[in-house]
Amino acid sequence: MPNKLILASSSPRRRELLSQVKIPYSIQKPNIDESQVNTSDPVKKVKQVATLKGQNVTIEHENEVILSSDTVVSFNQHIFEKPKDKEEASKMIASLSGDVHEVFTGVMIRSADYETVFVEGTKVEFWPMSKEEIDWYISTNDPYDKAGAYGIQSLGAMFVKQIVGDYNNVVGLPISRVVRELRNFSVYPEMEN
Ligand SMILES: Cc1cn([C@H]2C[C@H](O)[C@@H](COP(=O)(O)OP(=O)(O)OP(=O)(O)O)O2)c(=O)[nH]c1=O
Repeated sequence: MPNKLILASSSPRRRELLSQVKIPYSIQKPNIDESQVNTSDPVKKVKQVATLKGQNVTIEHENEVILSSDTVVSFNQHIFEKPKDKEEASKMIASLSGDVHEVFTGVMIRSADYETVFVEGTKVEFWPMSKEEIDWYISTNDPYDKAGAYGIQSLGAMFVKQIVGDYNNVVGLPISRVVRELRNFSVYPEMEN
């Protein structure tokens, strides 16, 4: 009997990616204080935050399979999360312009008797951007609910010169790896006839 999955996330992108590969799930939004995680290492950070999100939802769903994740942008020893305002978004985009950064997503999957935590990294190169382009971009809604202040799947696509790694990892969930890991929890895509 396949297990039922709970996605511990409020991100519409993560929902869409699970739906795209026909993994059945229900949603439970995590409620955590990310500022408890205090590390400058992006890999440790996404692992710890994903774990906190998953543990938060586990309290009410101990016997189910829970998936949680966290995405950050890492550039030049700095971690970029969601920008809090226009000024921060502008600074983030200006630093990413014309250079290569890395996007890390940490994923935790757990059930009552097994748990796994892993991290995927994707390198992204941006074209050089003019001040006008940056000012215009941050005046749209695109940057504000996204790590690093851009959406590769939306308007931010126009800045991306090339990527190395899983595209979906940048969008917030390395879905092909997730599908493989979920097999260990007896969670599978729903096959239609
Ligand atoms: C770099 C990048 C990030 N993002 C998103 C993915 C994540 O939703 C978000 C990073 O914030 P997260 O804290 O990882 O996730 P979230 O707060 O949106 O959702 P959750 O409830 O699961 O905690 O940035 C994009 O959508 N496109 C991009 O190109």
